Amino acid sequence: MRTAYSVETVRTAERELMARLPGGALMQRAAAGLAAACADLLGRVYGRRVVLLVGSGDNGGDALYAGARLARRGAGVAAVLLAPGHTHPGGLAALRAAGGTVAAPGAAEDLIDRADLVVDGIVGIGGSGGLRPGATPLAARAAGSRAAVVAVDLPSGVEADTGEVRGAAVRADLTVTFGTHKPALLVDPAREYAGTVRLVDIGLDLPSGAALEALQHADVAALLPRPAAESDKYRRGVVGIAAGSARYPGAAVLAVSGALRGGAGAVRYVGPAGQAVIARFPETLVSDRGPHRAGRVQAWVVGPGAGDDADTVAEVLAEDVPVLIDADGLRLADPGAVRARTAPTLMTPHAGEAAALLGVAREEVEEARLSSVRELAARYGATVLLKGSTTLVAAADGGPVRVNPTGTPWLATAGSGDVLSGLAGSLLAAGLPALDAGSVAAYLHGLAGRFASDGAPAGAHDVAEAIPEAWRDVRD
Ligand SMILES: NC(=O)C1=CN([C@@H]2O[C@H](COP(=O)(O)OP(=O)(O)OC[C@H]3O[C@@H](n4cnc5c(N)ncnc54)[C@H](O)[C@@H]3O)[C@@H](O)[C@H]2O)[C@@H](O)CC1
Ligand SMILES: [K+]
Repeated sequence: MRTAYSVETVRTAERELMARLPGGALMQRAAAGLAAACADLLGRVYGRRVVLLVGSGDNGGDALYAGARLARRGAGVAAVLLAPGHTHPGGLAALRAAGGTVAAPGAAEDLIDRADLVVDGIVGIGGSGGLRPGATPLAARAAGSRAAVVAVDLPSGVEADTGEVRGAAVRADLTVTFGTHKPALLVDPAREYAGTVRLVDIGLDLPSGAALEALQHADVAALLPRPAAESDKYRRGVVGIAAGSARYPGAAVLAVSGALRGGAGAVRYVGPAGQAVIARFPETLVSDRGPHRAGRVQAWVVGPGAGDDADTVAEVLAEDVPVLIDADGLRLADPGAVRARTAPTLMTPHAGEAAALLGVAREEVEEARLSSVRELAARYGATVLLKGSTTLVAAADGGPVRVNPTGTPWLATAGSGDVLSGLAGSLLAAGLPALDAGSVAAYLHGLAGRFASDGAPAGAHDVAEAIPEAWRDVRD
């Protein structure tokens, strides 16, 4: 499991560790890891040109000490001091002692243009707001130059705890982060500024309460439902799909296609698209008698392509089994009825649907994905999966938010969400708790999207067909 911790938790862990170590030891560990990463990126250090962008705090100190290490290996290192007079004194002395220089006022742009590497030590976890006006043109110059850009701890200008970007920020090719990931390195939009992320262990002891968790193959493998020898279809779980309409029969077919590959023993379809569903998937149990009288299910999916069928949504919400609400269902569901449920509820909005539920503009959700998903989960007393390039899953009672690392932009295709809702519903029916069902589904779905597209456009049905391959890839 990959985890990310809040700045407050990192600060506490750093204080505890620093109290046990000689002064400056932590910064030396950070600088050593940073210098090693820079050297790897450069290939050869001797004779390379390195520019350090140095802010007023310890983030700049890391850059200066790492610059000193590179200078000792023969790089030409120049520091651009953004807050002269507030520069880390030990770091500056170390750089000078190693043969590094301080850039003359006005020389920064030229140095950046000729550099092989620019190290962003402007601001780290002590930062807030976007880049200050003095730093903005330098960051832009670095982005436009041929130099590789390495961010120290975080790309300067992003909000460490939220992943928000409230102004100009550095765009890095590589971010070297210390002790633990910070939320901004895993959540969009900040994640896109970080480039590749390399974690340097500095010996921090972190508590169990991470802000974010990202499942990896082994975590997902441990959560996948496995039929036991004595399983029959009912013990493996039956998932009910109440989706599709005369206008949108495809949504029903796609939700069923995801559900059939999600581990439930059977898929029951209820709605007006039974003919289309059975034609494509003859193994589906089709009923036109409404959710209450459809027969036993262990979890429901309601909403994909539902049009304006509010009655079916209300009927499903009244069932005392886990319910996944997606697409039209999110609009049609009575918030009071959702909050009143005692069985688990999983809501799966994209940013636009989440914005409508929160009563804000779509951009506000896209800019503040982490706080939006937490807010929705708290408001509805439900687990909420916010779809996007980094899909987030938050439980109603707080706790770590799951962030999905497998997404691909190719998944932004019509019907892809219907496949995801069927898959997650199937995992709910197989007995996974809502947070696990949502995050495992997002993981498999992302992987399936990668396999299906393999660098080329793919349709939602291709994604569904690639789910077994994703499942095998995770399990093996
Ligand atoms: N605390 C520790 O034990 C360690 C800290 N390390 C480094 O220290 C960093 C944190 O250092 P600091 O607490 O000194 O904080 P920073 O260096 O992140 O920021 C320092 C100062 O920058 C100013 N600032 C805030 N927002 C800004 C912005 N948007 N643009 C420009 N300036 C801004 C503020 O005055 C702030 O106090 C970490 O990110 C990491 O790089 C590492 O050396 C590892 C050990
Ligand atoms: K930085």
